[in-house]
Amino acid sequence: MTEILKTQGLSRYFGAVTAAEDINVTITQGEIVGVIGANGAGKTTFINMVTGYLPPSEGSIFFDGRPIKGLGPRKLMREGLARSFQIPQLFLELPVIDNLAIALSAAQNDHLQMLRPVRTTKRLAAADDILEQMGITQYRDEMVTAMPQGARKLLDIAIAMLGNPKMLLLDEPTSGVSMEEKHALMDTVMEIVKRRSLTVLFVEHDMEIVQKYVTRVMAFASGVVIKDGPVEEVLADEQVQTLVTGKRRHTSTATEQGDV
Ligand SMILES: Nc1ncnc2c1ncn2[C@@H]1O[C@H](COP(=O)(O)OP(=O)(O)OP(=O)(O)O)[C@@H](O)[C@H]1O
Repeated sequence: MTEILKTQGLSRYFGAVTAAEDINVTITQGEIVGVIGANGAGKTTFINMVTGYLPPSEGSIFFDGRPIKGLGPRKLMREGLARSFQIPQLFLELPVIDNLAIALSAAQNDHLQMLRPVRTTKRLAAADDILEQMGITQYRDEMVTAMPQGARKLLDIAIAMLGNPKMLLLDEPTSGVSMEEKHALMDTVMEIVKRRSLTVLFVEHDMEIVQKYVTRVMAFASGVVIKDGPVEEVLADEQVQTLVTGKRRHTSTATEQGDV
């Protein structure tokens, strides 16, 4: 199995706050990994450090066998490491097609890009292709504001996929999306992921989604990975049920009530 992402002793402190501490993880090519944890557990901090948005306080990160600590998001995107955001980072008042064309232009690191037209034939072709794969072609010439939340999430993920990445880190791809839309959104994304043999790590609060789409789970609590392993094993773990999924808390409350 080829290793694609490895972190060693990865930590981030904000003054007295430990946002992430001593994270040691190795992910192999093609793995679909779920990241779970209560609010403030350190999930986004971890993704931000790996994707170059936040410098770590300590530790190392290797992508595809090379050290990447200190490299910025654009450079990492060109290396094949892409991400989406909890709140999609889109130009709301621009048409969908221009959001994609601008992202492509920015990724090409052209220093004179501001002076050149953004809509080139090549970029439009790539943008149309990913819109079709994502099933959101009907919004091509609409402003982003005209898109429902699920379609905006798909657009944000489409932007991450534009550069043909090797690995995708998705921060809460289904947050803010209705229950009915969640599974359709994940089906669309996962179909592309499987077709392209991508490695994916995604943050998720919905355990139904986690069980359905991942094989491995990393559970965070107070900045630390408390459990990392096969999905059934992690979700059945007592500490995970107490600190992350709340299952054990609810069970004991029900038992206590039953006892009374
Ligand atoms: N820029 C920052 N400055 C100070 N503290 C921060 C900063 N970013 C994150 N933190 C703190 O670090 C901790 C981890 O935050 P993080 O956003 O990584 O959690 P999370 O698991 O992604 O939470 P959520 O599920 O709510 O998105 C929290 O206590 C948070 O308040």
